[in-house]
Amino acid sequence: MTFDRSIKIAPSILAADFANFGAECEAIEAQGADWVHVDVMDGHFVPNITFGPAMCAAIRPHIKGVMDVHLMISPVDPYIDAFAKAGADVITAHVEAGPHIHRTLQAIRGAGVKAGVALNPGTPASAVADILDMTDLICVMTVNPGFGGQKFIDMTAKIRTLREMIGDRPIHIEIDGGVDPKTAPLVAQAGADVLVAGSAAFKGGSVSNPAPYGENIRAIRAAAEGTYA
Ligand SMILES: O=C(CO)[C@H](O)[C@H](O)COP(=O)(O)O
Ligand SMILES: [Fe+2]
Repeated sequence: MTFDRSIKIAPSILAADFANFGAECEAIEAQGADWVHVDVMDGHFVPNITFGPAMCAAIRPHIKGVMDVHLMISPVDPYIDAFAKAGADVITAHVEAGPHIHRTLQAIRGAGVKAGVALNPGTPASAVADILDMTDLICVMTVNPGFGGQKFIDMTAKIRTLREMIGDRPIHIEIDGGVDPKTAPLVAQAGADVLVAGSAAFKGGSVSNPAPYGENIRAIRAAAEGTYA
């Protein structure tokens, strides 16, 4: 995985057909997805349950590019090796998920995986000030985590603060929740480079009719790139 700050669209398979994940990953990549975002929820850290490392391992052969695993689980540390072995390229843990985010990021990097840290809407940018050198990606949640299809919460001030804090470090800023062609320019202009999109990416398509996936991804990318600073 090489670092660059170009806009990357990361469709979340939370909005895909749960009976058809392998084919959905192939279809969304063929339609222009840069990364595939995988939302892992435990029914404890967030009020919803999705899937675990076995599912990630099963879809890995169906993803050519980056498998971006967003862990909405607590605790995190006992499961890092399992998600690394499942083939994750990025593992993101929430700063709110436990008292030892520094140890968690060390363990993720120690497993040979890029280390991401996610911030809920109520958590300030300052929460990552002392772990920037341990971090490859900061995920700014623009919804309260747990469900797809929620309304975008404006976090542009936080994104700008993070961009300034990051300086020239090779750290991605990822935005997760309610990203669509209307909200994408706001977050891109503020300094985000990875845009997760669930409902807005998968809207109107299916594995047997994947063309809408391509139209959706192109619309989000064009909106973001139009104003990307
Ligand atoms: O982490 C998430 C929710 O907790 C999802 O990645 C996110 O909500 C994407 O879905 P949508 O684009 O439909 O909001
Ligand atoms: Fe997510």
